[in-house]
Amino acid sequence: MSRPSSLTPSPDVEVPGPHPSAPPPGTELGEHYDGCFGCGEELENGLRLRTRVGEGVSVDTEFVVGPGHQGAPGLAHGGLLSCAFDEALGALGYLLHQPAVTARLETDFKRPVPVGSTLFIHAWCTGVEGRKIYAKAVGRLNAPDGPVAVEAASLFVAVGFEHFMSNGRPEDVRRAMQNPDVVKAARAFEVNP
Ligand SMILES: CCCCCCCCCCCCCC(=O)SCCNC(=O)CCNC(=O)[C@H](O)C(C)(C)COP(=O)(O)OP(=O)(O)OC[C@H]1O[C@@H](n2cnc3c(N)ncnc32)[C@H](O)[C@@H]1OP(=O)(O)O
Repeated sequence: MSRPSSLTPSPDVEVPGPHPSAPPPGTELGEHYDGCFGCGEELENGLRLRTRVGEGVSVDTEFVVGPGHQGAPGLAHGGLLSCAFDEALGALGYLLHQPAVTARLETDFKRPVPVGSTLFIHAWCTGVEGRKIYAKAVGRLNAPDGPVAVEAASLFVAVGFEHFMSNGRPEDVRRAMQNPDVVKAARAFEVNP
């Protein structure tokens, strides 16, 4: 399927490698913020997604679909599936050492995702042009090589620390940065160099 041009980098753009400080393949990335709906470990109603570093600028994220994630009876809600992809695609910014936020996210739902299944999401960077980070992702049912259920393409835009300070709640940003686990897991995220 052809993509709208805003989700596709120029043909001659180079696909970057991971930043030298990025964690090696196989590393499990911790939560980037305990209040994050996608990855916050203690958030009661969050997705609590776990993400591992893959080869190059890629990650693998597992979404265990539970009863709290339903749209239709017994089936995952499309918005929550999009959220899981947003989280996985967002993790690529950490491998590039570049805080970034979602500007566009397109999801193609190919097949229903039942409650009780695990969606294996593989996301990878397809190019970086200035502040624009392009990426794609595929989600497979119940195994890394299972049938494709969801595909996504995204454009993230790199932002500085001030994006969070001026648009979010500074006290929450400061609190997040005081958590040694957030800093340790840092996910290659240098917001305060
Ligand atoms: C601090 C500790 C906390 C931890 C933080 C963890 C962070 C991770 C969180 C992870 C959670 C998961 C992730 C989440 O959920 S992130 C949450 C959801 N996303 C947002 O809230 C983002 C809201 N949007 C914005 O803030 C601004 O619009 C941004 C920053 C994105 C751009 O506004 P800015 O004024 O800065 O830049 P610009 O307008 O000059 O655009 C720059 C370039 O980009 C192109 N462009 C822009 N938009 C679009 C578009 N829609 N389609 C196509 N293209 C678009 C634009 O044409 C231009 O291209 P070019 O002219 O250069 O060629």
